[in-house]
Amino acid sequence: MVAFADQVRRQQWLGHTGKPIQSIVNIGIGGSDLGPKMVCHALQPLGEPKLSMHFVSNVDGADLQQVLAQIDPATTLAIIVSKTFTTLETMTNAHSLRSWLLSHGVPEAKLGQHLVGVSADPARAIQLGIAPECVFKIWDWVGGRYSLWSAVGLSALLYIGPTHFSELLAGAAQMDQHFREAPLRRNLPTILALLARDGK
Ligand SMILES: O=P(O)(O)OC[C@H]1O[C@@H](O)[C@@H](O)[C@@H](O)[C@@H]1O
Repeated sequence: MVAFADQVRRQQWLGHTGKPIQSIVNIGIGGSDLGPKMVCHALQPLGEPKLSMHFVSNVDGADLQQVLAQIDPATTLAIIVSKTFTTLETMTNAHSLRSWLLSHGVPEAKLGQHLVGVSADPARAIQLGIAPECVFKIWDWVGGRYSLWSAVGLSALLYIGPTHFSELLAGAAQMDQHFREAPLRRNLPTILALLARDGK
């Protein structure tokens, strides 16, 4: 995953006309959308300025159309993110985006340069035309709401780069440890949960 991200970030991963990737479109919903979207938004100052990031989750076609109007198929990389690869909203948007690429000049044989997948079920991703080596696997035991820390974080990795992404993972591991060990009075996730409860 890091080798792939490095290639894209160094402008060595080329689209079908030989141009480097400039736009990343993350297609997913729930945990396969919100985590990476939040990281890309929050860590924008660390983001790669040559990449524009887009997130499409809504099955209402207006969501996808707004993004398609801003990007060039020749320089677009779509990441279809779905643990199950059966989620209706994501599959609908994935098929629409695939059709858009094909109808805007991307030859079917070169679709693999513009489409990658993240899933616990790679066979389903391959059926969509994603090259087997471009399907990044999520472990089966990762729950959707925590999946940012798995391959679902690919768009965040592309945007902030491997060094910052490793720091993000290390910070999360540190917080896991803090949650297990810190006394409740100083336990940050516990305090946050209590504040949220009080806020209701
Ligand atoms: O990643 P997929 O399988 O498309 O699921 C997307 C989302 O679906 C929702 O119903 C929940 O289960 C979320 O936890 C999950 O992130």
